[in-house]
Amino acid sequence: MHPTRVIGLISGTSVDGIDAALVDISGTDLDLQVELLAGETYPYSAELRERILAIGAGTAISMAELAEIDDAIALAFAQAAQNIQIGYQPATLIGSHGQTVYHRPPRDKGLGYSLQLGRGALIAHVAGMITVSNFRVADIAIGGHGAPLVPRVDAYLLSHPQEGRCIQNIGGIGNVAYIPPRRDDWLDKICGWDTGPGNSLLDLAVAHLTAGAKTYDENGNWAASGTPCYLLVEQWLSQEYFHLPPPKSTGRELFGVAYLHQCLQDAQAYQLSPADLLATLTELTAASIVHSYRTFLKQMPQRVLLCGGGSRNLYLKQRLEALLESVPVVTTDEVGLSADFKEAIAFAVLAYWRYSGIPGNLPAATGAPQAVLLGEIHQYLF
Ligand SMILES: Nc1ncnc2c1ncn2[C@@H]1O[C@H](COP(=O)(O)OP(=O)(O)OP(=O)(O)O)[C@@H](O)[C@H]1O
Ligand SMILES: CC(=O)N[C@H]1[C@@H]2OC[C@@H](O2)[C@@H](O)[C@@H]1O[C@H](C)C(=O)O
Repeated sequence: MHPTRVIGLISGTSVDGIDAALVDISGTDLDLQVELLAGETYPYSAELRERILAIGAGTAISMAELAEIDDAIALAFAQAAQNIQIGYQPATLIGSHGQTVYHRPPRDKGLGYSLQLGRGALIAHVAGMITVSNFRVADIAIGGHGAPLVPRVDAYLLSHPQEGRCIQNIGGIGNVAYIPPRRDDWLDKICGWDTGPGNSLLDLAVAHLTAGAKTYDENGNWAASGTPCYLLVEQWLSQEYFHLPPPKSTGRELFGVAYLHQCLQDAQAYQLSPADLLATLTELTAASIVHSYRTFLKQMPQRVLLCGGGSRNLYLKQRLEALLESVPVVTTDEVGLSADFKEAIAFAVLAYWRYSGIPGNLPAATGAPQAVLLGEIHQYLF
């Protein structure tokens, strides 16, 4: 059978631009194979990024403005889909995650709420291609968090016959999938959750310290020149989120601007230099990840595979290695799956599963009572 050519699109919680992946997919689960033909990040215009960050941070807008920004994002996604195919035989399907602007996990018996903008109908219409979007709503509708959704894809692409692995994404927010060695009832033992802040607080702190001149700490060089304040890290780790048992999800609603302001206030007592502050925030990301493994996993992984932009932060990687003691930490690139485009690839796979009638969520990661078909299919008619 010929592989299916699919485009995966996502803009994550860092709101740094649209990650697009053009992939050939064959097989379905244990035989699932994905070949990345092209991967590219298309930055948002500065104006669109500002508007997205503002509404994510709670700025009020009218319904007309909501419709306008929804369509502006969809047009940028459709453009990314068109650009990624240049020089290749065209794809037949798009899987578009869209742009998360609000995420509220389920509470008590109430359903969660997660809003991704960039409507699939407009992407299908402009790109002239069947588009699957709104992946989180079906899981949320049955009581799940609707996140993280990538763990089932991780399971089929990154499992190992003998090795238990943690696949750790460090985007704006961090999330993990634990994949046991591929034997016996391994599928039933996979789990996953959002670990907490990835780069979100670091990026906000860098922008604050440089009055907006820089948006992130390249390779972690600035943080590496400072010293973490372990007392503060310990204080911050006592926060409720880090102690909630999985399944759990979070977003910039919690680990965003207000959270950073609280961190800055707490840091005043220790008179930290900018470099010490960044080292301390980097330590929070690393320590919260490792603390969650030690607290919620029955056994530590034998290897950690990093992906997402935070996998490029060498100081953060070093701190993870130190805190994990003897567990090796590598990037997914080193086992043949692009660390930069894994999330975009995952949404191509999720669209392909939806189109083939295969469920996409992993109940142990989202908390949903069962696996369901994810995503709404938008046809294009003219
Ligand atoms: N060379 C680098 N050094 C340090 N940090 C980096 C580097 N490259 C990227 N990053 C960090 O990675 C972030 C982007 O990561 P990524 O694109 O994975 O996030 P995202 O997909 O938006 O988030 P999420 O996975 O939460 O949805 C940047 O904002 C920056 O903080
Ligand atoms: C609501 C939302 O967009 N959540 C993102 C976010 O970014 C990382 C983490 O929090 C993860 O749960 C999720 O994204 C990935 C793609 C996921 O669903 O697996």
